[in-house]
Amino acid sequence: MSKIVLAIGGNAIIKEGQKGSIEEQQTNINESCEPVLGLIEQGHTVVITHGNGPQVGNTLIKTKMAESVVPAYPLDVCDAETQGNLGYLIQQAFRNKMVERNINKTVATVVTQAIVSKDDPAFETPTKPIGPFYSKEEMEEILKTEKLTFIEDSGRGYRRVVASPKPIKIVEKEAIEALLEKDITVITAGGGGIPVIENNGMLKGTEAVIDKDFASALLAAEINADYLFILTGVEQVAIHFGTPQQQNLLEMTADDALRYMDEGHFPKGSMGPKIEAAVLFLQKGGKNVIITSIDKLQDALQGKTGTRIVMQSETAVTNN
Ligand SMILES: Nc1ncnc2c1ncn2[C@@H]1O[C@H](COP(=O)(O)OP(=O)(O)O)[C@@H](O)[C@H]1O
Ligand SMILES: NC(=O)OP(=O)(O)O
Repeated sequence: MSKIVLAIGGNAIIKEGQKGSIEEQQTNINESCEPVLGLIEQGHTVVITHGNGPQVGNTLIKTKMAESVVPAYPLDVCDAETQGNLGYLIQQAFRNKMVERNINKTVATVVTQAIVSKDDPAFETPTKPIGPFYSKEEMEEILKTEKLTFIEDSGRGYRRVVASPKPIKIVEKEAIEALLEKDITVITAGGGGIPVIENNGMLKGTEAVIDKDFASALLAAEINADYLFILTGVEQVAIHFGTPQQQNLLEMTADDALRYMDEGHFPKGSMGPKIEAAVLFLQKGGKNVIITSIDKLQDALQGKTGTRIVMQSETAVTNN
């Protein structure tokens, strides 16, 4: 049986057009549980990671609006809040479904810190979209009173962006491994982990949002996972995405992926980090990376859909 890291996008938990009520998030999480439970029933060891882009942006809005009444929290603490909040919702949803299906397993969320470098150039150039999608007019209205940076996000509207340094080390790795050894289903590295800077062995939070795909790739490599699944809003990665020339890809090599990236097929705030994370996992010795939507998980595992990214294509290997 395989050890599988499943990274679930924050946009799968608050979908486009939704405001992000707890009921909406619970419904989306419940839907996400089903295919994952299938893997657990098949005997695979599953580690769930998740994004927090929409959620942490919403938390920042709340904290900003309440500033005159209660102190605002820094972004790392908002990351921690969303990790706890989403971990709770996911853990409860899985536990309830397991009870319904007579699966006798424990699910636990690990509050996870990820070490980043204070010198990461990402602190100078924000790229990570968070919070709601705005129209151009709404964005311009916000910019009249707040000094924020926005980008256009894959044809879905404008979003605020914040710094997104690369994770270097998952601090709680040993705790995660200990839980897996006890056959506990682990939810970890939520929102990419809480970004912390290490100085003489001491950790301190820093204001950023780590990309959960990078954190998931790092974690998957560090715990020797057999598979890294990056689950998002599309069934397959495409070139010429969103144009009449769109071409969905069933498989691509790491070299192809990097070339397509250079050609601009994978935007920085959305598909780009997923592709880079997939390549990172392969470079660290990982074998199987699949990008797909959660409902296609089982089909993708069987190679029927999704986009599999490999170090070298099977054909190339055979021909050598
Ligand atoms: N080349 C591409 N192929 C497929 N999807 C793409 C591509 N470029 C951009 N996208 C968009 O990127 C989205 C995934 O990014 P995002 O929603 O930020 O991820 P997450 O699911 O982690 O929240 C897809 O749902 C799709 O709308
Ligand atoms: N932190 C993070 O990567 O969140 P999303 O997956 O929601 O963008």
